[in-house]
Amino acid sequence: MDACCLCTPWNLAVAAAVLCVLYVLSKQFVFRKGNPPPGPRGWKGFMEILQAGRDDSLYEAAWGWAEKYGDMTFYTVLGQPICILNSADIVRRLMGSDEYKLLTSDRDLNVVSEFAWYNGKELFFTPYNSQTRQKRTLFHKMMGIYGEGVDKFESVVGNELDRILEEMDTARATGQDIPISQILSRSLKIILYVLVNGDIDPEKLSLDVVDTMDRYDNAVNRMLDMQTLTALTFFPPLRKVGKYKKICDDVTESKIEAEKIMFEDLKSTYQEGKVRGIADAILHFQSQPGHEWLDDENVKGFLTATFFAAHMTTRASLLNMVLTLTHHPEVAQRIQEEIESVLGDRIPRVEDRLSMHYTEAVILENLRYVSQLALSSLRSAREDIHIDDQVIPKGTQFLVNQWFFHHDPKMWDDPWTFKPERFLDESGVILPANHPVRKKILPFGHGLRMCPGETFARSRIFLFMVMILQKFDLLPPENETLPSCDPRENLKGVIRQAPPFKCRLRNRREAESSKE
Ligand code: HEM
Repeated sequence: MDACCLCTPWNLAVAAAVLCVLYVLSKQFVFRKGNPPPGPRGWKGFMEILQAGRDDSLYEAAWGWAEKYGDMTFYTVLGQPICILNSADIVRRLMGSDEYKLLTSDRDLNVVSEFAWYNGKELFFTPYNSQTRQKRTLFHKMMGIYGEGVDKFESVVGNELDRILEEMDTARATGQDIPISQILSRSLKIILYVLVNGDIDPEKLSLDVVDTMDRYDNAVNRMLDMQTLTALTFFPPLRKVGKYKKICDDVTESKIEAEKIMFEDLKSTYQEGKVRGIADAILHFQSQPGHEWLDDENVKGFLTATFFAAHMTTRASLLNMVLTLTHHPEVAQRIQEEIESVLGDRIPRVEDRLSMHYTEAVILENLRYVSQLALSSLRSAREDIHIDDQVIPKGTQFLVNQWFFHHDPKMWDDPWTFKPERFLDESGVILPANHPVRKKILPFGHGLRMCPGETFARSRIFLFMVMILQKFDLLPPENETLPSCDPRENLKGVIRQAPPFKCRLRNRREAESSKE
């Protein structure tokens, strides 16, 4: 037979497909030198990994692997090594100890950074180099100047909190179930927007702005989902097909709108020497010596990624907290007793956290219980890492399995029960940060890339929660069922969220005076 007869387009396509499959399989089953940590291997392991990639069930599979393999689960996806860290101790050792921390503090550029954040110009998917260190310093400076503790910012936030309390009271007076998750989520975005923009009257903030940021954050959250991330990274042609194309288009389109609000409008009205909010503060640094690298894309990436990191995570904490307190009025009542004894009718301040131990314990327990960043961090190994008698190869992606170690029944009594008392000593005082129980949770990560927004997030959650409970009792809705507050029921995504819910509010002062 003529050899050319074999070269039909059909035969060539089949040959290409076979080569692709062989390539993929060789990548999957390639023999790794050294002794990597244990994990799913061989054909059975491959099927488990495939299954875990479907339906966003990686965190469930990771739970089973943690029970089977211990502190670390190592596997590969199409040649990409992944190491899941299943205990707080191993995270502390690999990300916090002098021996390893520099080897585990990079993040690789990925498709999300490419689409949403200007190819690594944000502060997330970047190597731990001098620019990243400068960005973290800038972040702390800006939060120090415009974040907690600054009267002007606090008074704008105070106005916004007053505004939503009024909005909630008006909604309460109608006698209807109120869409509390929607109200709080909007308000949180307004506060973050004020932080970026400066002195803006929240009343004047149009719904469009909030919706635009919501669309952008949701689109990025969908793209960050592990299964989507893997598909878009390893099979770039998928970016042009079906649901993956939609995900990519949503990010691209919503980014254009978001950057107008977060950057262009501000840059066009920026005046040197007049700083309205953190956007202006960072624009100011553009002209400072040593910041020549801080081009407009760096500023945009920095602002949009920070807004995303701040908004989706804090929203998850806040909404799950309100949902949990609606299910557990006995916990809400103890917070209210603390409010009565420490604050009375006075407006809460950030520093009141120091004397409200039970309330602080509720915030910590909520962070443990919800663990919205079930599998977080996405650091990569800078070099081969030798740990005990095992080798984690260079380029391995690390996932921190807080979902497991925050709920591991070997570490916690009744892990799926909400018990703030875990974080209190016998006299009701909050356990110190270096107490062994506190060291079992790492909701904000650990080491050189740990979350720089922890103080800001915890203080916002505190203020929201205290102001709401000072004024209202939270009651279940009457016309629909309150969703479960069990975090296993939360919506999936890289940052897991409570489903939308409604509740009823009872004005505490009115309820008291009607009793008298
Ligand atoms: C309850 C709320 C929050 C939680 C649970 C949370 C959690 C986390 C976690 C787990 C990481 C990865 C840390 C690591 O790899 O070790 C992270 C990174 C980050 N977070 Fe947060 N975060 C929250 C709120 C915030 C807020 C309010 C901001 C900003 C105001 C923020 C900004 C960031 C940034 C910029 C990073 C990347 C830091 C870097 O890579 O150097 N986060 N966060």
